[in-house]
Amino acid sequence: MAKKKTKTSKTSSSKKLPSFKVSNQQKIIFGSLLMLISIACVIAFISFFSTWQQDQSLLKEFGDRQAEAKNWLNKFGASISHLFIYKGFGIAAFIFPVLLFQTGFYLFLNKSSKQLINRWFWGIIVSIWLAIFFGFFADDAPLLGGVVGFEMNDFLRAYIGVIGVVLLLLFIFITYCVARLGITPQKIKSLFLTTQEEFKAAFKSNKVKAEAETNTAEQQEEETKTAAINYATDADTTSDVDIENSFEVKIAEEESPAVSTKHPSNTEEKDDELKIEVEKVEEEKEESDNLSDRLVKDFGEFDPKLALSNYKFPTLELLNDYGSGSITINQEELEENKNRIVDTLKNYKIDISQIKATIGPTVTLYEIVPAAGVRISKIKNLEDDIALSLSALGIRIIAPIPGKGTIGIEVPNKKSTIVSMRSVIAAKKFQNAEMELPIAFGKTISNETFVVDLAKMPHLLMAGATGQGKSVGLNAILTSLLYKKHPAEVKFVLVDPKKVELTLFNKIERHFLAKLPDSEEAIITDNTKVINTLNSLCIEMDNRYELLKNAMVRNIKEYNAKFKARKLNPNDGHQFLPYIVLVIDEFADLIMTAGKEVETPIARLAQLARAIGIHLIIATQRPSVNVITGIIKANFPARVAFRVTSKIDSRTILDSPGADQLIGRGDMLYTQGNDLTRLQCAFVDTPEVEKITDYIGGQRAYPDAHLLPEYVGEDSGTGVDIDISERDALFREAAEVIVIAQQGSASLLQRKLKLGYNRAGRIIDQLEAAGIVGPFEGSKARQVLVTDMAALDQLLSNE
Ligand SMILES: Nc1ncnc2c1ncn2[C@@H]1O[C@H](COP(=O)(O)OP(=O)(O)OP(=O)(O)O)[C@@H](O)[C@H]1O
Repeated sequence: MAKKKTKTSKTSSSKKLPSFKVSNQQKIIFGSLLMLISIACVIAFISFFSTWQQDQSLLKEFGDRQAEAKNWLNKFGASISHLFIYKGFGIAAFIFPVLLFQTGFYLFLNKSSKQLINRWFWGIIVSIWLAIFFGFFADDAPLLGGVVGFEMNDFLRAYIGVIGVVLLLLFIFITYCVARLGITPQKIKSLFLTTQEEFKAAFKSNKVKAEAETNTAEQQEEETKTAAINYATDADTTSDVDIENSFEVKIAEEESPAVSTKHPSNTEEKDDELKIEVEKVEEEKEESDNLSDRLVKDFGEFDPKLALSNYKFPTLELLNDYGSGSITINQEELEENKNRIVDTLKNYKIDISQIKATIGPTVTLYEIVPAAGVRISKIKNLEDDIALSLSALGIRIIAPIPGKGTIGIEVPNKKSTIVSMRSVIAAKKFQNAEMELPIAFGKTISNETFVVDLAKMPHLLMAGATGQGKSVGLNAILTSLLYKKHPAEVKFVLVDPKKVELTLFNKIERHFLAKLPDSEEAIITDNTKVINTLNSLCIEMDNRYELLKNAMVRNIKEYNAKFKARKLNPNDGHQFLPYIVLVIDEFADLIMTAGKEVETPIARLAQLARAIGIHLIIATQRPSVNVITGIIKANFPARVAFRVTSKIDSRTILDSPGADQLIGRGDMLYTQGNDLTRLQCAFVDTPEVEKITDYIGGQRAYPDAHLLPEYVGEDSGTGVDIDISERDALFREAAEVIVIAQQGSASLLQRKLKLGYNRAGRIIDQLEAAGIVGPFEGSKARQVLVTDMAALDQLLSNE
């Protein structure tokens, strides 16, 4: 029904509106008329209160022209006031001229009628409410509630009693406050005050009430009203435009301060604005919310370990405890050595003012303070003599000890103590190490656990003669990382040409190892495959640099932190990057067989890979200059030397002598570019490594080893039909070498043409395809099918 009504009213208004819209002036005129009628009503109503008794008798003589009423608007005023106030709603009748005025005003300004309907609805509700309310006082003041008020009040009282009527009025009042004024509990206090004011205003006068009402509605109306009153008073047609203009100006003025008015709860329109404003604030908040922050709030930080969240780190019980770990001090030996040092120096007229001993696991350091005037170089030159008098191997003289002002003489203990891996792993220093890739190497001469960060080294070069502890050292490094790092955080690329040293790590392939996509074995034992792996690592390096560039970070640590904070979108190729540690056990062998082809990618990786988390550990037996070339040395500031056989080797690896005087079995020197630190490497035996790898290997793993990018290498094809255009640039030269030497071997080409293993092998395949050499015959060199140079020329020109 209601819908229908509104529909019909809408259609009728839409039918009428065009006629109004024919001329905007008509609307203004009609609007003005309504406003003037409302003003007339207010005037009549006001005067009614003082004249109603005198005019009452005249009401029936409306048609009598002679009869004169006291009302300011005469008989019309008296009649209309009597109808609205006395017979109608009493004092609440003032609301009707106010509503009429507003209607006229809306027409005048051609404003939307939506709010007007709302105003009329609530206006009528308020009138009824007031009429019923004042109905209580009908006996004393019948004009307050009017006949309608009295009758409604009386009717309700007959059914629900006085209390019921009061409660009903209270309910309507609350409904009005909540639905119309949008009052929240917080606003109740101020709302009561405002309502009181409204009532006061209503009692005061018709005009004041109207103003109060418009005040609560909107400032604009208030201004308009004043202007309209002026307009009506002046009755000047020319001022029409001025008023219009002044309205417009005022509207513009009103709109901006409306946002900042401090009485938003007073009016419906301000209420609406307030609500909208609140919504806007929320929207803004949402917009300012960072997507990554929201993701982190919803899902938490990205956890790279989630895929293997139940992974258990290896326990200390898997490692053996070699002895108590504490060093037994042999007082006799100490005294003896001290006396010998003092005597030897005395023989060379060197006086000592003080001597102090620090006992380490394998060596004891005697620190001497020479008497004034003794030249340090004199003591240094006596190294061999002191060694002779102590009849001990591996004496090292440090003159002076950096930062101490003393001279150190390191003398090996007669009975050395094994530094167990267990003791260094259990050490607080290692357990609490806040490092990216912590490595517990062993113990220093003062029996302190020595922990370094591989990520800071950033690459490590290891050298030592055979049987001096390199493999144990590598195992100690890998064990340290296994004890500290989750499979998601670090991956190993293991190269083991000796084929036996690192095989145990095969068991943790799907946890910790990385390999090429097409390779079966994760541990590389074939030198030819190393080149592909190194080149693949170079591609990985380039890819990672690209990712870092896109993420606008400088290193892997910042990148992973950003990724964990969900600031990088995986859809853009971003992913959590594990550290990659490349371990090459016998580098000399690799250089011998592959030459430049491995040196170049190794040098590239060593130069650039530090920032993107690829770290190299290279071990070699032969630290000769053709193995550890200048370019490699320059990029490996961190070096470890086990015992080497000559001073030259020591200089090659450490740039200083000392490694030749070590005593072997894990006795080592470590440098990271400046000082040398003598360490006893932690000992971890093969069965221990086996236990650890079994422990890790027995746990749930990733489906496959970490896959490195594919490298489409220039693999030597074994097919016989190789295209002539694909032949190597050195093909002809190689053919000549082979024919002259009458020996079809790749190593001959490597030597004569200074080629890498791969390229030489490839040329041999091409020579086979060309019919110059015969097929592969195992360990024997291939048969050369062309007897001399003339035959070779003929063969090649016929192609
Ligand atoms: N830190 C150590 N503490 C005690 N003994 C050690 C230590 N390191 C090595 N050794 C002893 O030295 C032996 C040889 O060590 P390792 O196999 O590591 O030598 P290597 O340098 O790798 O030799 P190669 O180059 O021939 O493989 C070990 O079997 C062990 O007995």
